[in-house]
Formats: sequence, structure tokens, C-alpha cells
Amino acid sequence: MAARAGPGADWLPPRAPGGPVIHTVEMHAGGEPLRVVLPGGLAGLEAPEGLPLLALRRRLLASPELDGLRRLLMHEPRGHRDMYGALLARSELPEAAAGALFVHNEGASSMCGHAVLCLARLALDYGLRRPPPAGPGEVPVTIHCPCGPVVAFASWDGRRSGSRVRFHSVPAFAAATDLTVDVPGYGKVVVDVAYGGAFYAFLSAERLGLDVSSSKIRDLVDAASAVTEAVKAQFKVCHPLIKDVAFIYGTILTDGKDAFSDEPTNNICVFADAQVDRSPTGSGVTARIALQYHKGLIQLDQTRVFRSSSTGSLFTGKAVKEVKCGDHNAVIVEVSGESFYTGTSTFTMEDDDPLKYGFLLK
Ligand SMILES: O=C(O)[C@H]1NCC[C@@H]1O
Repeated sequence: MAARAGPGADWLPPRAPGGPVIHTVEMHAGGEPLRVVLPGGLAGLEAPEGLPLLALRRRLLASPELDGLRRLLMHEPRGHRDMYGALLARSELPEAAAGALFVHNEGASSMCGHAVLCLARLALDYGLRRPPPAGPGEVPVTIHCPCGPVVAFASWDGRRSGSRVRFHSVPAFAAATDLTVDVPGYGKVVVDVAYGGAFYAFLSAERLGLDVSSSKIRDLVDAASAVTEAVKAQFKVCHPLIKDVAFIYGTILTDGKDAFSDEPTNNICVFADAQVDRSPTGSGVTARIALQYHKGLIQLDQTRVFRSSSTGSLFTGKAVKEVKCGDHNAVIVEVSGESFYTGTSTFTMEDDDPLKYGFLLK
């Protein structure tokens, strides 16, 4: 038999009869990966006509089979502890190019800004959003996220999308400020809690005796994870409109530079199961801007630059409109950044593989 040179009819390896064959598009934004499964690409995740996205997310979280496929895609050997994914499905919102279920090493999140920066491009390039007949220009692309519809704006040159993308967040707000929590190993710690499509605890790393730019990632991850667990245990988070998003997703350690400046401010986001964002974290930038606006540290349309302390990648953020979210004074935040394609993959599995649904090193 001639050696196989590349994809063709017989390229797939021996695999479980009737087992999954999952095609993905691989992207990143600011270094944070995104493994995308297009609508219909994951058996069992089809969204019947009109099924609300949040119901589909609940089904994903409750189904051992679907969670097994999440682990197959996210965990080793096909992924790794810090892999991130978007499982796309039909949305009940007619204006949405797709519904997005964001998955990571532990489960599913409510918002993912770096993913929206990727998905706006993919929607145009893969036909989920028809490009404008008018030809080149900036194109609005609505991605239906668990936190709500997010409108992104991607450039289109008539043939393909461009790498720079921006999006307008869902209403973002400060949920608590100067909250004291007791963090095992660190004592009493003062944090803020804010929502940018997902709830995060915020504090400067120096409050934990660390430096967000020079401390070891391991030390930052351990400290941030301890803060997350403490806030989860000591603060009841709630969202006025969507109960599914009412959970502390992670902790963002900052350089403490919250007052407006033209200089970038550094942060690192630790979320899910000690997972580290390589990007500045789009939903985290959204929540940080909302917090800074709440504290009167920035004005509308003042752009700030956010740098990921893990890779140095940059996103920008600015509050563009005051809104209400229940009783909260909230803002719509515009986040911008660049996303890129890194390839495609096809994943299969063999029935007798004892690690067929993946594993994570502790
Ligand atoms: O950019 C973001 O918002 C996402 N990146 C990984 C963690 C967050 O969901």
C-alpha cells in the first residue's frame, strides 16, 4: 500500500465504528487558543429549532456523553490543561450568525471575549454570516453567547476577513467593591467583583505579595485560585437577569494601575481549573473597564490598553455607553484585538483506548 501523503479519502486512521470524527478549526487571539467545532459538528449537540442556547448549555453540562466529548477535545493528548474551545450551534436569535458554547478544562463558561474575536472572522470566512454584497468594509457579526448576544465587527476585503476585530459587550457592571474575604494561606484579602459577561474577582497581585509581571506563573496561579475559591465560598454572586451566569468564573490579578493612563496595564486571568489565559482576557477587560468606570477612574470613550502578563499580547477596552442591568448602573464596553487561524484538525478515537476521553495531569 502506498504511503499516505496527506488528507484524502483514506486519510482517517482506524477508529471506533460509529465513533466520533470531529473536525475543528484552530485559531488564537492574543495567544489564547480556540478550537472551534462548527454547527452540526458534534453528534448529540444539535440544537432543535428554537431550543434556547442556555438550555443547550445546560444539556452540555448535564450529559456525560457530551462532557466526554468536551474532555476528548480539551484534555491531553489532543489538548492540554489550558486549551479552550467553542462548540457552535444554531441560535434561537435570528440575527445571530451562530450560538457559541464556550468550553475549557473544567466545563463551560458564560462568556469568552478572545473567542468572539476569533468567531467573528470564522463566521464570515466559513459562511455562517454572509458577507455584505457591498464588498470590502467592516461587517457586524452577532455571536450568541450564554451571557447574551454580542455584536462583533470584523473587516472584510471582499474575499476574506482581516485579523483585527472588535466587539460590544453585554451590559457590564461592578458587583462588589472592597470586599474582604479570608483566603487560606494569604489571610484577609480585599477584592472587587465585576461582571463582563462572566464574574471575576479582581485585586492587584501585590496584595498577595506577588508581582503580576515578574512572579512565577505557578505562584500567580496558586494565589489566584485560592482567591477564587474563597470568593466562591464567601460571596453570593447573582445576575439580575440570567441565573445561568451567576458564578465566579475566576480571578484576575492586576498591576494595580486602574486609573486612566495611556500606558498598558498588565493582568493575568486564572479561571476554571487553574487554567491560565494567554490573552489579556476579553471578558476580563470588559469587567475591568466596568469597574474602573464605576470608580470614576475613566470616562466614556477613553481607551485603555490591557497587556497579558503571560504573553505580552494586547487588547484595548473602552466604555462606550451607559446602560442599566436590573438595578445595576452598567456600561457597554468595546474590546478590540487580533485573532488568527492556526490550522484545522480532525479527531477520532479507538474503543480500546483507556485514555480515549482524555486526561489532565494534577
Ligand atoms: O477572553 C476571554 O474572555 C476568555 N479567555 C479565556 C477565559 C475567558 O473566557
